[in-house]
Amino acid sequence: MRQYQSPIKQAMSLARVFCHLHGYLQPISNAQIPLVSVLTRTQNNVKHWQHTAPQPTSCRLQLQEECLELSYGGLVMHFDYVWLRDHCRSASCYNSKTNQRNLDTANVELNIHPTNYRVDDENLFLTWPDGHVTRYNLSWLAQNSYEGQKQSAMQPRIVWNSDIYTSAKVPFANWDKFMTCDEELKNFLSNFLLYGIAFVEGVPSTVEATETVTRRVSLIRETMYGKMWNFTSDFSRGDTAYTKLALDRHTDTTYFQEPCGIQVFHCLRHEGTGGRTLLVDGFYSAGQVLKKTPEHFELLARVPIKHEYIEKVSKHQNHMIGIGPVLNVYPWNNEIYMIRYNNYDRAVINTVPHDIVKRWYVAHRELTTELRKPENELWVKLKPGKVLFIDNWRVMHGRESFTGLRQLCGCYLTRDDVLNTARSLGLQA
Ligand SMILES: C[N+](C)(C)CCCC[C@H](N)C(=O)O
Ligand SMILES: O=C(O)CCC(=O)C(=O)O
Ligand SMILES: [Fe+2]
Repeated sequence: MRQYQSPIKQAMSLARVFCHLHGYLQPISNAQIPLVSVLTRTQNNVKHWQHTAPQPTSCRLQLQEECLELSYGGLVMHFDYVWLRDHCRSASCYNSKTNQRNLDTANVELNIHPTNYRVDDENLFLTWPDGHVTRYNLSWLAQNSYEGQKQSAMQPRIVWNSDIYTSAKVPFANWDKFMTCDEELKNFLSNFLLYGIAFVEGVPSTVEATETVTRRVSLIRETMYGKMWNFTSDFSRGDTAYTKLALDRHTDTTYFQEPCGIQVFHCLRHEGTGGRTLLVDGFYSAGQVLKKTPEHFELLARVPIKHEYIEKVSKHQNHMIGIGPVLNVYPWNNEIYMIRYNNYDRAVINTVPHDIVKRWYVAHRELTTELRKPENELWVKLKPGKVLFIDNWRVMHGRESFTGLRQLCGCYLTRDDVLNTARSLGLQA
């Protein structure tokens, strides 16, 4: 199992961008911050203090003119004073029952500085010009520092090619247990978050049971395809999904401003040949691009691309436009969180100058080459009873052409609610 290795280091030296596709540094955890006992004044300016930390403990606290500097565990963290005032957790500033801010941030003087300070084993106390005192737990500060976040992944993942996924032997959830046992749901979601795909087996082969199994995970996201959809190759809609043709790897609903987070597939019936489902981990391929050609990764992460869905069949008149880069990356840690890749639905590129267009095509070609490597392809035959959940922000799907009657049902899920369920079960999501 390949997990959180760091080819990233090399990439970092080559590029301004890097991400945590493979690299994963431990965040500052709940580590006990060693005692910060004495702060001594170091300069004439009363707003400067220097902690004389006993060696070898690496904790040092310094109130500088511009910000508070906290050094701990080899990491130097900086906290702005307005930020510190804004994040006061005292009862008058913060409602800890609802986790909502009471303080009106607009009333905070933007040049505010503390007038006094005090520390004990675990806390820093700052006194503000109006006499208000804020207590900060030092571990809380460390956990919430920009510098700490910068080094940690929002979503720990195992990126995969076919071999990695197959040898991980990820278990399938079982319908009966899944519906009644939270531990089964938790394991399922944990696998889903790690790999971007997960299966439930033994589900009755009906639309109703498919709906029941998805409702256990989250709310269904209704779209112009309906809530639950159930389709054959009858070309009832203006889209090639409703044919017998092969479909290359892609993510769905790229033409939404927020593409659907999760796609659920359940093949209720197939009397014929072909029709296997193709799955490819887009983050694995994007990681390869980052490693090989960081400037291509950066282009794909910066150039905005339009996708469009225009449907004009009698009952269905739809026109959707979604705009965003192919790779969506968190700016503070360059971790990729969404890939928007659908060459069928990509619209006219008209918001990018020609020289950048040229470079973008080169970058897009490299990503496509990675995505199309046979070793990155996982082929599965969907069968009645086996429900597949796909992270549509990460894992591409496609299908082989087929013959005969093939009936596929499923739905999209609202991503926020899937992650909400995962968090409520204690998972990091
Ligand atoms: C899943 N369902 C059959 C309902 C819709 C298919 C949508 C297909 C579209 N080209 C896209 O990629 O978004
Ligand atoms: O027919 C299939 O297996 C999948 C078609 C597809 O890409 C879709 O419905 O989103
Ligand atoms: Fe699709």
